[in-house]
Amino acid sequence: MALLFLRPALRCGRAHLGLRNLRGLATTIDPTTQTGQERPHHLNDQVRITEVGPRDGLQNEKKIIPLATKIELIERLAKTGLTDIEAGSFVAPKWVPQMSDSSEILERILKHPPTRNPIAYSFLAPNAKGFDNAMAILGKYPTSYDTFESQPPPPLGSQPTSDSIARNPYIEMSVFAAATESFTQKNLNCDIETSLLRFKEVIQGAKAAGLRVRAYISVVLGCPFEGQDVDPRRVAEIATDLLEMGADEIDLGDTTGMGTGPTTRNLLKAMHAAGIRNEDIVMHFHDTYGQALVNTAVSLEHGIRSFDSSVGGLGGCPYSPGATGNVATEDMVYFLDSLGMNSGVDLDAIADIGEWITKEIGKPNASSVGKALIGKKRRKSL
Ligand SMILES: CC(C)(COP(=O)([O-])OP(=O)([O-])OC[C@H]1O[C@@H](n2cnc3c(N)ncnc32)[C@H](O)[C@@H]1OP(=O)([O-])[O-])[C@@H](O)C(=O)NCCC(=O)NCCSC(=O)C[C@@](C)(O)CC(=O)[O-]
Repeated sequence: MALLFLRPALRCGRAHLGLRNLRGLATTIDPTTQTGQERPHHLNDQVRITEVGPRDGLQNEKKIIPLATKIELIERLAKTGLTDIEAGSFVAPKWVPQMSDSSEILERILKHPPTRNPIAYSFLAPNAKGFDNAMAILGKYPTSYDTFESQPPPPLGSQPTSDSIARNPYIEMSVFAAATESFTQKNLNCDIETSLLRFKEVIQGAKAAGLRVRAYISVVLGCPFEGQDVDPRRVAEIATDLLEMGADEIDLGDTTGMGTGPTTRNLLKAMHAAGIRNEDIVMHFHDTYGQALVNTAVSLEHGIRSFDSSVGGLGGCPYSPGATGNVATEDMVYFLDSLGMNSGVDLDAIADIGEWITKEIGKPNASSVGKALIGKKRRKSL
């Protein structure tokens, strides 16, 4: 049972960033006062986007995607201004064959960092075996979150040394719990309690290796097996357990896309009531019912500033029948831009990548914004 109020750092928290409501945000882009390009950004207008396309976006594809395509996807994404990319998953290949080349992907990133900008690449690990497989590669390279933080790369424009390049990427591990027993059984072949014991091992190992850890909780706003009424207090309990184990952030997954504005708000209230800070929360929306941006707006209003999305709207979970893709990165960036918020991501570049990767794997581009931008480009070139 989680000890909800035993984490003083959570209870007191850092000084809360002043929240602005969405109407306030919209006024920052009033066309009569500012041009779109010159919007001033305030500290709490900064939003972190984690691009999950290379992992969540591809894991469900039945046809094995060539390693070279996955690497090209990551390398292209790394040049768009993104700071966080989920790159692979150290899970059992018999369960998710598409992710079986994650060791090669990790090694490629460490050996040939796609860019000199500091980027965090995260990898899922469900148990000690997955973590050991990741460490077998990581151990060969002198790079860690701590090393990176204490010795940041040289300023852009200066000549890179082999040393600075080797330290550039930093790697994070992700564990992935779920809010219902049925989903946990399907996804991890065990109950919630056992899954948390396994995650504790991964989290402790990762922290000892100086790695940051993200902890997902799936089906927080609806379960494909138990329905829409997932208890937000149970989610907050699991989140607290994971934070107490040492996880750096909690990623709340609306795996089925069943979440709505009101249920998203209730969940965030329950997290707040349990003493969990907004700074420690990431929201991960799927767009199955078309509510992902509505839920993003509600989360922004609540003060959340970290979101996952997937280029081209790729995605779906192997254990959530019927779930469609993550909210598209193109749609997320466009939406944030419209509110005068800054993700630092180049929308045109992301739209090009969405068009390329969806063609490459033979899927329709699921991003409305992506399709609109590509259409506009085509019309201009006629
Ligand atoms: C957890 C297990 C492994 C349990 O699976 P299991 O079959 O119960 O495991 P086991 O311990 O009995 O081992 C069976 C075999 O798997 C091997 N094995 C065991 N572990 C590993 C490993 N890590 N890497 C490689 N191999 C492994 C192990 O060595 C053994 O090999 P064998 O002796 O038969 O040759 C399995 O259920 C699994 O891999 N599940 C992962 C499922 C998954 O990846 N789901 C998608 C990610 S979650 C998600 O997408 C949601 C999210 C995060 O995006 C957020 C959201 O939207 O909600």
